[in-house]
Amino acid sequence: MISEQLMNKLTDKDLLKPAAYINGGWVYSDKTFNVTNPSTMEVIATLPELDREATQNAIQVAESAQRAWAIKTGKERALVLRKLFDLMVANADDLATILTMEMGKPHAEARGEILYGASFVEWFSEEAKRIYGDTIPGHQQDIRIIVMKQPIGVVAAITPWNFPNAMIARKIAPALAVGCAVVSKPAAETPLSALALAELADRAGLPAGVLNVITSTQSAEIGKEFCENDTVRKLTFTGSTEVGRILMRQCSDQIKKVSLELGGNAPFIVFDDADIDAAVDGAMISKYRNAGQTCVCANRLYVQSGVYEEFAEKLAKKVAELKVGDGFSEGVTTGPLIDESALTKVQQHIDDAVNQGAKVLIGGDRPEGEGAYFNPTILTNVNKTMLIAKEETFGPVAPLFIFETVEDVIEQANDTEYGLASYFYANDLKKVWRVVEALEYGMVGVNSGLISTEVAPFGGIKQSGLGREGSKYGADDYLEMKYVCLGQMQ
Ligand SMILES: NC(=O)C1=CN([C@@H]2O[C@H](COP(=O)(O)OP(=O)(O)OC[C@H]3O[C@@H](n4cnc5c(N)ncnc54)[C@H](OP(=O)(O)O)[C@@H]3O)[C@@H](O)[C@H]2O)C=CC1
Ligand SMILES: O=C(O)CCCC(=O)O
Repeated sequence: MISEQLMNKLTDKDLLKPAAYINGGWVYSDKTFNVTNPSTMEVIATLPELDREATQNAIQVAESAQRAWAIKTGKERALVLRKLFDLMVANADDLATILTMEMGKPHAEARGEILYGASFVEWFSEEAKRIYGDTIPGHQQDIRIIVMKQPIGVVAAITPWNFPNAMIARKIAPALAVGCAVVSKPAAETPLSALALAELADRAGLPAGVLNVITSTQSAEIGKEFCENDTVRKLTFTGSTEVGRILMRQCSDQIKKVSLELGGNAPFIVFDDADIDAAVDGAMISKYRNAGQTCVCANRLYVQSGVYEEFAEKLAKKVAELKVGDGFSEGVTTGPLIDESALTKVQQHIDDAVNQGAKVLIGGDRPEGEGAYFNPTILTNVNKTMLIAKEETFGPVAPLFIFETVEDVIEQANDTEYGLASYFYANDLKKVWRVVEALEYGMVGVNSGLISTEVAPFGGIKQSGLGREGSKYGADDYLEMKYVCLGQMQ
């Protein structure tokens, strides 16, 4: 079932079917689960609850489809992906509507996510023709050395609810471009965006079985099948570090390749010499985008003592302008959190900080009424013993720490097991390079609060993950390298 309310909002009603997508067809089941709109808590779809056996079947289908897909030329695959990109852009409004309904982010932001997701499809449609190998001068006169790159095979992809379109697009685009087939399992909270993408891939001419979407709430069981089935040659995952650890452990028996894009605890540093207005703008986008539910969201804001008051005051002014509400309402900037447990975590972080002496500058509570909403919040007087300093909050809370010296802030910023994104604002060039080199993170935004783009390598170090998505490096995660030692022919 897809709710009438959702269907009525779509221009193209064929974009959604209440089914999983396997072998180019729609698969139904008597067993089902519900998908809920977090803004209203209403059920918007009922989808098939697929199990491990169905997943096994999808993997088998993907295996034979992959062989035929891999022998196509790069240009042939490129044309299909280009068509998919065009369809995503042409259907951006409908795709955004589906996304807002299942996840809650404001429609304009959801549209931005669709275009962001599409940008990976465009990028890798171009890269499909450029999977270059190498020649290496031989180590003997009669030897030539060639390095070729080949698709890894069947890829399993597990994606989260916070970017229901872009995270799956960012994985399938490089995989399909280089000749892999994909079996994907989107988060049970937000499977509709993945299904709509599958429908568009179908329309773009992607052969049956090359992309499959499993719908299910049995993520642990399906994850096990992905890890234990030896036809799956690679697992790519975006989600929590906790689940990433389980998956990596499960993949170790088969030494299966893994790409993991996991949690973050991003520091956002404002030095005395920064342009404070620019830093406030950067903090707004980095912290409050997607209601703070982004792995690259600023989680700890360190402000140097000379500008602390000014920064806090200016940030509070901007935060007061945010409008919380249903993602379809005019002027709304901040949608709901994904569910009750997300609200509980945010409240727990605030309560723990306040109990240890933090002050609520703005927000700190939920607005009245239905829906998983939380008011955008700023905490001052925060210190490193608080929960909020150590864990990813994944909500619209900005804790402001005060610091005195460069050494001190670098030490605090690096004092975490995470290493995904980091940000700082400063103008002194010597300091800029020093801090860039010292931050133990996969990504550093300097005087910029928004670092995500398909042209740059997205990914983390330490316990934030393995591998990179996007950019000229992004295809590598889906390729195997083969070295050919070519001796003399008779
Ligand atoms: N790096 C990131 O972008 C994200 C980070 N997070 C962090 O994780 C916290 C918890 O969020 P949550 O949604 O629970 O994140 P999870 O890591 O639990 O979920 C992410 C994805 O993994 C699936 N999954 C969950 N458990 C397993 C398993 N044992 N085997 C295979 N797949 C599994 C989920 O499926 P299903 O939902 O169907 O169970 C979902 O598709 C957040 O508060 C945030 O801190 C969360 C999401 C994204
Ligand atoms: O939270 C995530 O896992 C995805 C980050 C979105 C982005 O690419 O900016």
